[in-house]
Amino acid sequence: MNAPMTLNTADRTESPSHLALPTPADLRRELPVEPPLAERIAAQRQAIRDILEGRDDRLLVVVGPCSIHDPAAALAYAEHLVALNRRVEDRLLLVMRVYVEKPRTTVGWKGLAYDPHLDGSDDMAGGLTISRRLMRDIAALGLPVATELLQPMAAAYFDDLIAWAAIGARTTESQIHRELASGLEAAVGFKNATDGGIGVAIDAMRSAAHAHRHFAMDPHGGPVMRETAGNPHTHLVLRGGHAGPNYATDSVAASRRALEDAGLPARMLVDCSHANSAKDHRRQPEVLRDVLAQRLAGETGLVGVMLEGHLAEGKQPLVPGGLRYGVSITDACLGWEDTAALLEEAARQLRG
Ligand SMILES: O=C[C@H](O)[C@H](O)COP(=O)(O)O
Ligand SMILES: C=C(OP(=O)(O)O)C(=O)O
Repeated sequence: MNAPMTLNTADRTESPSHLALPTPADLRRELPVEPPLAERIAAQRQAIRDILEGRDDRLLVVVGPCSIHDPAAALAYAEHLVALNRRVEDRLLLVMRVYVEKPRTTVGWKGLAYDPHLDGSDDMAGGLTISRRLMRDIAALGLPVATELLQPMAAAYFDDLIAWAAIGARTTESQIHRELASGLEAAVGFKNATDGGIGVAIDAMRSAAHAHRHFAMDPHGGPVMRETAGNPHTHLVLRGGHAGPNYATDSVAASRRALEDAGLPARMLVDCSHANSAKDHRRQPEVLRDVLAQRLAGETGLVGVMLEGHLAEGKQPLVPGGLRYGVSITDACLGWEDTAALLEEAARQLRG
């Protein structure tokens, strides 16, 4: 790891409960995105938009760990994905989940950006730096990076690296997140609410498509009024809810109707994990196979899927010093071999 950067905190008030962080500009200076990488990310975003807008009939696949806790394991995962991509890229567009912030139902470890040392020390300056470096390394491998944007202030540290963003089930109803999405170049998936309601996600898509003026932070950490253009590249993410899954044909048809009634394009991505698999990673394949069957039967609104996978299957409790390599410390994930076999099977089916 590089030496921590020196922060210019001369004009900032610090106290034990207020520790200065680097500004987005500091971090972008330390870990710049050079023009060739910026062009590559722009092309990745365009490829995703082409799928969303029907110019490319490949399936968008957002796949990777539920959360990143070990950057070395995440890079190893990314390298596997790059190799797999060569075998499936004719039918699938692989995008890696690089989730460095985790929304918690109550409390728990909040992700690499918050607590990179996994010990409750909450070295957020280190967490932001490690997260940005990892996203840059993964993007440099040629893999589009996906993340959930949870803390709007944190987005400015990463948003130049992101090809696809999620607004999660717990924040889709938040105006602040809709404003954030309205200013992004990347396509954004809004998840249905944890209770299964899709109405909030549809409202979110309508709101994010609009121009907004909102309170924000400039790259130097100063408060600004930010004006956004509106993001027309949003879609619904079906992740199931408290009453059960919502990926089956009838739920998809109902979601399609609701989108069309709202005057929105029928674009849906199915999250094969979370409430669609009752958080049992072994059930993700049956969800994916159902989505593929619907696509092959003509449901063009199903533009993509999300899978939670890590190097090894399952999950483990966060016991500092006692972690198994490549195993999730948040939701249970498919292991690499199962994920690769599943995606090869999906590509084969889509080839017809
Ligand atoms: O995706 C991960 C989790 O489902 C989400 O962060 C909520 O986690 P929790 O219910 O364990 O707090
Ligand atoms: C937290 C996540 O999902 P959801 O918002 O659907 O719970 C996730 O995808 O990591």
